[in-house]
Amino acid sequence: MSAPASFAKMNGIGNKIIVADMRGRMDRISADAAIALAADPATHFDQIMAIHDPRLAGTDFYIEIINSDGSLAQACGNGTRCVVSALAAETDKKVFTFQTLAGIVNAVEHEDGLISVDMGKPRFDWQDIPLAEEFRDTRAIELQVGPIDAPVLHSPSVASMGNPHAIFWVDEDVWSYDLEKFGPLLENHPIFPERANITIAQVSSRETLNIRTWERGAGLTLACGSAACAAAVSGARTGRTLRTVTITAPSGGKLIIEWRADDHVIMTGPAEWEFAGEFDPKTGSWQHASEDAV
Ligand SMILES: N[C@@H](CCC[C@H](N)C(=O)O)C(=O)O
Repeated sequence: MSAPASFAKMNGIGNKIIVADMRGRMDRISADAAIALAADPATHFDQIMAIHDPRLAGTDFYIEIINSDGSLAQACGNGTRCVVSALAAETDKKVFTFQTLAGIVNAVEHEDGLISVDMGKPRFDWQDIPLAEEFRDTRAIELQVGPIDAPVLHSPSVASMGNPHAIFWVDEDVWSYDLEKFGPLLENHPIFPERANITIAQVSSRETLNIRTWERGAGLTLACGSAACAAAVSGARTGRTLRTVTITAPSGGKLIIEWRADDHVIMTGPAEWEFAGEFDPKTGSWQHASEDAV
C-alpha cells in the first residue's frame, strides 16, 4: 500500500480526465493502478494528468499523462485545461507553465473561466509523426481501410502535436462511419510505429469542423483536444479551412483552435469538475474524498 494521493475527476468537453496530485511525492502512478481506475465505471477515465513537482527551472509542474490502457502520452489538450482549472481553483494563480513529454506547455485561465493552452508547434515531417516509411507530402498519405476499389476511409493527413494523429477527411456525417471497427485497425497499423490517434473530420465550413476520434490507448472518446488541434492545422495546410476554426466534438462540446502566425497552436475551451477522491498510486484502489463521501 502507498500513501494515498488526492485526485479530481473532471472532464474536458466530455473527455474523461483524472487530475492526480502527485506533488511532494517520489513515486509515480503505476500502469496497473491506471488500468484498475479505468476499469471502475465510477472512475473510468480517458487520461490521467498526474501533477508532479517541477523538473525544469521556469516550469510550475511536470505533468505525466497516462492513457486508460496504462500507456504514456506526450500531450493531452483537454486534460491540460482540467489541470489549469484545478490549480487555479486551489490558488489565485491563473497562468501556468508545464513540462510534458511533448515539451513546454503554457496555459491561462481567463476571467470567463475558459482556458487557453498553447499546444506548441505542429510537426509534419514523416519522421516526426512518426511514420515507418518516408512520405514527402504528409497532407495526404497512402493509407486506406475498406474495399480496395471503394475505400471507406483513405488518404489521411498526418500531424504531430507531440503525439501522433491521422485525420481522415469525410463528406458524410462523422457518425455514419464505423470508427469502432476501423479505429483499432488504424491505431495499430504498422505505418505508425508509436501507434496513432485516428480522427474522422467533416468540414462544415471554412471555419467549422466536426470530428470523432479513436484515441491511441483510450479508444472512442467524447472529445480529444490534441486531435482537434491536429485536425485544425491539417484543415488549414490542405486548404480546407482557415487558420482559426471551431471544432465540434462528439459530445457536442466546442473548442476554438487558432494556428498562429508564429506556428503555435492555441486551443481554448472549458473544463468541468465532477468529484474528489483519494487513491493508491500503486494499486488504483480509491475512495471518495471525505467531504464528498456518498
Ligand atoms: N484526449 C487527449 C489525447 C490524449 C493522448 C492520446 N490518447 C495519445 O495517446 O496520444 C487530448 O485531449 O489531447
